[in-house]
Amino acid sequence: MPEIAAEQDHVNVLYARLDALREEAAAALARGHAPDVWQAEVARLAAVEDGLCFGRLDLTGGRRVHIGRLGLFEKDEALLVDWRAPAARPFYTATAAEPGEVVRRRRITTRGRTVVAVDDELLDPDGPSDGLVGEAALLAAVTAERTGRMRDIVTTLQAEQDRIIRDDARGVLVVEGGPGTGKTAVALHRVAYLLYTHEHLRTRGVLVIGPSRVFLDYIGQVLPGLGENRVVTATVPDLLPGVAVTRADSAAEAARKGRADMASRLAEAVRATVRVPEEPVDVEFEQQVLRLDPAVVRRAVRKARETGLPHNQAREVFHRAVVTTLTGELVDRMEAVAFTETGEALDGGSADGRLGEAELQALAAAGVVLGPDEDDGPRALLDELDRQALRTALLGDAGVRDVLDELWPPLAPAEVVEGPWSAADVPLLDEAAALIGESVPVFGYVVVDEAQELSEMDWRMLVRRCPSRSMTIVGDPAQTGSAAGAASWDRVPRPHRLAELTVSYRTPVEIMEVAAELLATHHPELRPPVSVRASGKPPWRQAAADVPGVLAELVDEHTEGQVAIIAPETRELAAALSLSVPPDLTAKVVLLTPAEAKGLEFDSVVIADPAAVLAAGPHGPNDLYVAMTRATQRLGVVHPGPVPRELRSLTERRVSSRRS
Ligand SMILES: Nc1ncnc2c1ncn2[C@@H]1O[C@H](COP(=O)(O)OP(=O)(O)OP(=O)(O)O)[C@@H](O)[C@H]1O
Repeated sequence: MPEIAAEQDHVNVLYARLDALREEAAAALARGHAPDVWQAEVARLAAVEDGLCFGRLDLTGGRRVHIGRLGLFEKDEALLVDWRAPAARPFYTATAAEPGEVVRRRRITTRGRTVVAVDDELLDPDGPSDGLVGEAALLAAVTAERTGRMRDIVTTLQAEQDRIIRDDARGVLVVEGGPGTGKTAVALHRVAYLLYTHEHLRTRGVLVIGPSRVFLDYIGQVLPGLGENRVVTATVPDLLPGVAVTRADSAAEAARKGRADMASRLAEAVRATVRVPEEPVDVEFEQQVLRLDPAVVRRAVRKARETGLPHNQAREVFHRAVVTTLTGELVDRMEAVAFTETGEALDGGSADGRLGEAELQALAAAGVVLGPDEDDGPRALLDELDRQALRTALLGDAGVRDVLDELWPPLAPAEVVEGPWSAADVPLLDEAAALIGESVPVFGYVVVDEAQELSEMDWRMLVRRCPSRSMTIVGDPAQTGSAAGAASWDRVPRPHRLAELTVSYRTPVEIMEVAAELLATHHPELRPPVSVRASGKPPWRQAAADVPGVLAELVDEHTEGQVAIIAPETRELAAALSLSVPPDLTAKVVLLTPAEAKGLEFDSVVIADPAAVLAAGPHGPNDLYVAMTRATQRLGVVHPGPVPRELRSLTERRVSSRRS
C-alpha cells in the first residue's frame, strides 16, 4: 500500500534522527559532565522506541504534521511534533463538527520500526459525528487483553481528557469521574504534559500518590513510557520513611485518627510537654547555685511561644530567654561582690570584696579573662561581650541544659505518637514532626489518585509537601472504601476547580448497567458514566454452597486473558486455590480484596460472596461497586447465600461444582 510505504519512509527518517540523538547523548554521558542530565536524556530517548510516531495531521493549505512521543528536528524543520506541543493538540480535539484547520487525521500503527497500518479519518463537517476521536483505534485499545500493567493512551486520548491534561498548572484541579473514565490515565498524562510545559517542575519535583504499592506497580510503566523518569510515586505512608506500619486499626479507630481535630489534639499534646514549675528551681553552674523563678520561666515560655516557631526551634528561644535571665543574675552577683568595699561578704564573694573562687571559675568557664590587676581588686562592670560569653557558657553547660530540658524538652515524633503504628498513625506522626519542627521534602506539583480514600489528616500531610498547592486530584466518591475516606471533595485544599469525566472506557455497557443500579441505590446523587462500548457478554450470577469449589472450576476453565477473583477475605481462598497473596498482578489469575482491586482492571472478574463484600468494610456498597467495575469484558458473581437484592437482575447461570 503506497500510503504505508510513504509513512515508512518518514518513520525511517525519524528513527535515524533518534539514533543520532542517542549517540550524541551516550557520548556526552561518557564524557562525564552533567551525568544526571545526560542519564535522563539517554533514558528519555530509550523510552520512546515503541510507537515513536503514531499520528499525522493534514491541515488546510497542504501542511502536514507528524505527531509522536517526542519532538524531533532537523535544522529548523520539525520532523516530529511532541504530542504535548500546542501544534499536536488538534490531533486530540478536532472533530468533524469542529475541524479547525484539520482536513485529515491519520493514525499510524507501527510494530518495532515497521509501519503496519495507517488509518485515516476525514474531518468532513457535513459527515456524521459521534464525539469519539479515532473510534476504531480507541475501541481496539480498550478491548485489548490486559497484562497487569497499565499502558499509556497517548495515541487515543479523547477530547474531554485532553482538556483536563492541558488545564492550567496553577492551583488545585479536582477531576471526578466514575470507574474506568480514565482518571488515572489522565492524571499521568497530565504529569507528562506539565513537565513538558513547565521546565521548573523538573527541578522542583513531581509527586504522584496512589492507594497502594500494588497500584503503583500497576501504573509504574506509564510515565517512563512517556519519557518521564524522574517522578516520585508513593503511598501516603511512604512519605514518612522509617516508620514501620505493623498494626491494623479497626474501622472506627482509623476514622477517628483521620479526623482533622487530631491536629489540635496533637498540638495540645506537644504544648503539654512544656512545664512551668510551681516553685523556684535551683540551677547549678560552676559551683554556684542560681535560682530560677516560675515567673521567669513563664515569661520565657510566653516569649518562645510568641515566635510561632515549632516546638524544637521555640525551645531554643526559651533556652536563650532563661539563660539571659540567669546571666543577669550571675553578673549582678559578681558585680555586687566586686564593688562591695564594706567588707561584708556577699553570696560567694570574699569578705574583702574580692571575687571568690566560684565567681572566678564561672568567669573563666565563660572565657572572661580578667586583667592582671583585676583578679584581686574591684573590677569594672562586665561588658556585653562578657555577658555574651557567660550566656554561651551557661547554654553549653550540661547541668543547665538538663534543667532547661526538664522544662521544655526536645521532642521526637515517636514521643508524641507512640508505636507500634498503623497506617492511620503515619499522618499523625507527620503532624507531630511538623509541630516539632522537622522539615520534609517539598514538591513543585502533586498528583493524588484515588483521592477519595484520603483522610483529613492525610490531606494535611500532603499539603505540607506542596506548599504552593499546585495539585491535580482525581477520584470518585462512589468508590470510597476506607473508613476515614471522603463522600465529597469538602476536605480537598481550597480553592479548587472541578472537572468531570463522563465516559467509561473500561466497563462495557452490560456491566455498567448493573453497577448503575447499585449506584442508584446507594448514591442517588451521583450519575454513572456512559460506557463507550458493549461486550455482548451479560454478567452472570451463580448460587453455590461451595464457593471455593466453583471458583476452582472457573479458574480451570479460564483461557481468555486475565481473571481476577475479588473476595472480602483472601487468605483461605488463596490456600484453597493455590494463589498468591499479596497478588502478582501479572499472573493469569489474580486474587484480591476490593480494597486491593481499587484502580486496577482485568479482562474478567468473578466476585466471591458479594453479600460478605457488602457487609465487610465500612463502605460495603462502594466496595461492591469497585469490584463490579474492574472488568473490561466479563463479570460473574458466586454467592453462597441468597443473592443481594442489588444483584438480582444478573443472569442466573448454573455450573455444578466438582467438589459439591
Ligand atoms: N482515551 C483512551 N484511550 C484508550 N484507552 C483509554 C482511554 N481512556 C481510558 N482508557 C483506558 O480505560 C481504562 C480505565 O482507565 P483508568 O484506570 O485511568 O480509569 P479510572 O477512571 O482511573 O478508573 P477507576 O476509577 O476505576 O480507578 C484503562 O485501561 C485506560 O487505559
